[in-house]
Amino acid sequence: MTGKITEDHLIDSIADALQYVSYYHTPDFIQAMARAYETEQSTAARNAMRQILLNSRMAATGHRPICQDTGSANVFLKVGVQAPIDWRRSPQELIDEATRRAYNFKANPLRASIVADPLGKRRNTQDNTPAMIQTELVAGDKVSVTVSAKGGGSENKTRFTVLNPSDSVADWVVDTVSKLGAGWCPPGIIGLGVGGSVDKAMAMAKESLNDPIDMTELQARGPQSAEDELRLDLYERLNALGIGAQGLGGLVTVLDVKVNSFPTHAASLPVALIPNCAATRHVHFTLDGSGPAQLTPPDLSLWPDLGDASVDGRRIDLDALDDSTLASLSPGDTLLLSGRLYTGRDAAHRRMLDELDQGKPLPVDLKGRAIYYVGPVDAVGDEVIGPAGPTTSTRMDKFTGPLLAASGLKLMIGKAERGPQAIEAIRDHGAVYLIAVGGAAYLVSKAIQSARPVAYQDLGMEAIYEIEVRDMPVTVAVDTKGASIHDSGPRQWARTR
Ligand SMILES: O=C(O)C[C@H](O)C(=O)O
Repeated sequence: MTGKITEDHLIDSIADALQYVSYYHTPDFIQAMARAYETEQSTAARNAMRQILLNSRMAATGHRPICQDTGSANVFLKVGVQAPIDWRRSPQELIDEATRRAYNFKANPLRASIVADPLGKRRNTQDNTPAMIQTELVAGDKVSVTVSAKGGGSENKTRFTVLNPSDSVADWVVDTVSKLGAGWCPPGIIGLGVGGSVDKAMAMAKESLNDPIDMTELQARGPQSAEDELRLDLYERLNALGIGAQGLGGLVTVLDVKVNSFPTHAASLPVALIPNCAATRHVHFTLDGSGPAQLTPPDLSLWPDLGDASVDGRRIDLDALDDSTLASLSPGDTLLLSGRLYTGRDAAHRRMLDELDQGKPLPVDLKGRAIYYVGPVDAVGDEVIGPAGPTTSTRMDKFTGPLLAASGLKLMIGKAERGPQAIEAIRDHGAVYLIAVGGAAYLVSKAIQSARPVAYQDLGMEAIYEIEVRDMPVTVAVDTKGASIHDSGPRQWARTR
């Protein structure tokens, strides 16, 4: 005999779930990534996947976030019409309380990434509220909950179209993914919502990302529906694009393709596409009145044994960068950086450029230095800094030319490709663009020896920090001549099926 499903059952369970997903990948994801690592033949992509797997295990044992982007809190609530719920407040209020508690949890604070007033001041709400909620009334007497933490980089690569009914969904998806770039941190999962109304297609795509990765099983049993056929076709065709881990070029770009569909208007074929990144994080539980959910940690034997976290590469002294060293770097080279650099991402770039326009000096001297596009998680205990992986550099492209010209900056570190405008500026200024592995944030943070905020502290995680690194692993992505690994890598690995 179970009792009421109380407000505390929901709040405690969701708060626990948000903490849980911040450091545990799902077992199916770990296994699929391990299989992809075994399959991959591109050395650069394999190295990136090795770091993702090492980072995943470190996060699981250290109970610290897999990725510095601890995401927006996404909650999918299916409330049984006969469920004995005993709630006075709205689901939004209850789930926001859980989110606040999880993101401010002292032993493992998560990064607050949500900004209010998106068209105006974009003020950080400090506790990652509000959560994004999909609520549905369903048959039954239980409350079924899926909690996911969705990173901004993969969410930004969402695409939508309404095709003609006679058009090919598969062709549109292949064409779209071929132009997405690497900001969604492949290898990951492509979620599709097909049919319904335009809003329903998007909701279905989002929800499909919570389904288990089961491509190997589907391949073994064969297709039983049009959705299965689409999944199998797209899995082959998307991997044949050669994008590879982090866009470096390789055999594995997607671990799975998920498809949800719904009846639609005879005139329409809406298709929503949402990627999920290397920090795929979600967990499911059911409330029946017997108490809060009990979440089981994944077994540590799920992770492959990859030895220690060391990475081989050429050592570069950031305190003695000169033009001949920069000119000797080529796309694909693995480097281990040591020395002093500065952090700065979207909001800091915007402010620096606004201040330059107003004739003000830059807040830090970037001459001959490196900037790292990152918004770290706060440190706990004896940590110097929390998980601190790269953010998508493409968003900094429009600032790059003016910043290089005004500051004498020489190195930029981020993730994903640069656009033509930024590559031209990099070449013109004899600078170099490097990438760290998106989704390996806890591992990357271990290379940081000291960190102190030096400017724009009001921007929170977007403030400028001065950091000292030792043997920080990065890959050369754009060299002083403007050659880019994100062009050459996928071109080399693209294949006709
Ligand atoms: O916000 C971040 O730290 C990263 C973001 O999710 C991105 O992938 O660009």
